[in-house]
Amino acid sequence: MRITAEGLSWSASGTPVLRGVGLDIAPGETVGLIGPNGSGKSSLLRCLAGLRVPDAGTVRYDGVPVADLGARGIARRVAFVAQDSALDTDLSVADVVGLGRTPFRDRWRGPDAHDRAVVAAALDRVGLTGLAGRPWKGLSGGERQRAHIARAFAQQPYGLLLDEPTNHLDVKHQLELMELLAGADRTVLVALHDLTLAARHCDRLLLLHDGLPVACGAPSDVLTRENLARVFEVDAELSADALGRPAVTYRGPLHDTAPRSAPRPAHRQGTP
Ligand SMILES: Nc1ncnc2c1ncn2[C@@H]1O[C@H](COP(=O)(O)OP(=O)(O)OP(=O)(O)O)[C@@H](O)[C@H]1O
Repeated sequence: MRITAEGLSWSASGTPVLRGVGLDIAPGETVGLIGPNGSGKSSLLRCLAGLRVPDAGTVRYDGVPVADLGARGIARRVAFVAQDSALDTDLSVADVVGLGRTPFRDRWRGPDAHDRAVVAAALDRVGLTGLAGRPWKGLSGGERQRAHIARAFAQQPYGLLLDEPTNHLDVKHQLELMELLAGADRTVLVALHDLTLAARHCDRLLLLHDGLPVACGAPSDVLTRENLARVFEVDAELSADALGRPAVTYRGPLHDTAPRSAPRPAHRQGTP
């Protein structure tokens, strides 16, 4: 499924957060969404997932405006995994993952054999089969995160929108998750703070700065020393890993020497 956005703008309490974002994610592509804190990554993902109504612009799934799909129609196409999604429930892990089947069920019908098989497969994908019957409340942060990802897979979506899904995960589970996403044959946009992880597993990177995409392309084209200095305000060195993908080594933060009261440069509108 192709996910596109044109001229996407969204403001919070009158302050512009997204400023005319355009993007085009091809079917099956895995795109890493990167940018500093507050650059608008979560806001963009929520607009793309239909959870926020943009002030201007359009999001389309395979050319169909999201605004025409309704919540159920969106949930049948795209799954969203929030950053630090808080859920307090007495349900079991399998029941929480089973919530991903809701868009496919009549209101009064319980899960059938097919739903249970999909949930079991989703739990297996994230290595949580052994915890299926455990109470949700007893899970660690990383186990909850993996269960939320299983819930997204149980939706059997064509597209996955994930907001820092590697939070709380140990290194092995971070690598497993990124391999799962990259190999999932779904359209994926995933916000990540670990730039080396993003470069290693994503087909392209979209770099957001102050609500605008300032670079989009192959990881080696986006992760340049100049972009890291200008957007992330860090001094970094780029090297190539064994497969030629960029790996970032940080020398330290760049210190802001501009006067705090200096006006900020005007932003351009549009797609990079
Ligand atoms: N509902 C809201 N009300 C007010 N301000 C908001 C709201 N949502 C987002 N913002 C502001 O919009 C800006 C972008 O926030 P957003 O969460 O999209 O950034 P982000 O790139 O995901 O950041 P992080 O890397 O810290 O998660 C921030 O300055 C944030 O404070």
